[in-house]
Amino acid sequence: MSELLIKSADIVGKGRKDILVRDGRVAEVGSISAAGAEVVDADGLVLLPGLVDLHTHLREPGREDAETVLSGTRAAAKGGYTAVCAMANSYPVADTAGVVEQVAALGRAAGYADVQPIGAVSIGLEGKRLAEIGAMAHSAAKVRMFSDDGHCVHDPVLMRRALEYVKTFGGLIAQHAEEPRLTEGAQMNEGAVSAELGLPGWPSVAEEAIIARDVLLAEYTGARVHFCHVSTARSVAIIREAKARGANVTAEVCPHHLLLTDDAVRSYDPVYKVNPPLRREADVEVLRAALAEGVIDAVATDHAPHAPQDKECEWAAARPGMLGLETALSISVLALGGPADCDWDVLAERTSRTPARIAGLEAHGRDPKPGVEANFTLVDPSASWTVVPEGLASLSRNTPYAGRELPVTVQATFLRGRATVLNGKIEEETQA
Ligand SMILES: NC(=O)N[C@@H](CC(=O)O)C(=O)O
Ligand SMILES: [Zn+2]
Ligand SMILES: [Zn+2]
Repeated sequence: MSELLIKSADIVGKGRKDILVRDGRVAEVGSISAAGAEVVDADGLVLLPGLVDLHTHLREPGREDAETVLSGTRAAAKGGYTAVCAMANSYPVADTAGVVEQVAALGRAAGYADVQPIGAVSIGLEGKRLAEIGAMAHSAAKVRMFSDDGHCVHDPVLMRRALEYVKTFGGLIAQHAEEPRLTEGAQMNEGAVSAELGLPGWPSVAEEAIIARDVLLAEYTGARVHFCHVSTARSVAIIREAKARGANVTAEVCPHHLLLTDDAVRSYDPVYKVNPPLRREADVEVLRAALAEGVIDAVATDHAPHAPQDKECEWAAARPGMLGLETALSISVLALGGPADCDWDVLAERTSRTPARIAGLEAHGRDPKPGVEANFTLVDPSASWTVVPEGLASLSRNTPYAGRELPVTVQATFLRGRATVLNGKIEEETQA
């Protein structure tokens, strides 16, 4: 029997309390003294339910030079995450039961965060024929979420069939909303800055047109659609109206779309190249408000590690995508008003409870009460840190925040009562 006592943590919404964890689950919450328990002093720290990422690129199998399940989940733990959903655009693509089971098994072996594989919608992400959705759903990996992320499921017939299929077992489709004909050759957000720089633009309507269509398909089929990395003000308006009508849709926003704008592209530094692209200040403001309000349900990182040769090159040749796992909590706090004004309960809702619910991860996103799995994060709300790419746990270095000072630090992360991060450092022994 192993016991852990987290002493005087500021539990969101409940005030300062002690938490006794026994064999990975919460045994008691209150004022506790337990002889023999390992004690973690949480005085001055906020305890959140462990963060849950709906959108992580772990790059394994196939691009282990950029990230592995092990390195990516270490980065996740460092960022306060206890569960990540692994995107399907690996090599080979996660379009069979074999690949999703392999990814889940690698996650278990690593032991730093629960890894829930996302299955591809179409074979090879080619958008032509449905992947083995049923086989992945019934596999040991129990896939519920399907996505061709990196590509849009743009064929409306394929999208309709996918929705009808996942509806039969309560699954959902996570859509990368990008009408491909409208973004051919696109390099950055279409607007004043792209006109000035002479770079081909990615118009916001390419995202909005697909979101509008898929809202209608969700309503028509009664199936669930989740919108990945929503980046424009108009997308928010469409989702708001859809939800008001009762459509079965949810949406995520990425930290970088809550902070950065297309102005950064003036540097021609490909670290700012991402899909969908960085937008205008007006979009950032609307996205922040929508996150606070709940029209946008969750923060998702879209952690997209890339090897140096794919990123440190000329703008047009660089792959889109940026790191996210280790900086997402800090940026989310900033976007929700900064450490002094941030509503921690809203933060817990958008970064943990709601994403856990969307992904169907029942053991995650739970506040401490007797019986629940001890998946928690301890955050120092008054500390700050400076992003040093070489110091990140990710195998890749493509963070857009190098040298930036960010608020709040992750002091500890617990996965089923076991520390994966303690005193701000990754624990090397994660196996019980
Ligand atoms: N976001 C990105 O710019 N890139 C992602 C793919 C994606 O999320 O669309 C990647 O896999 O690198
Ligand atoms: Zn995408
Ligand atoms: Zn992605």
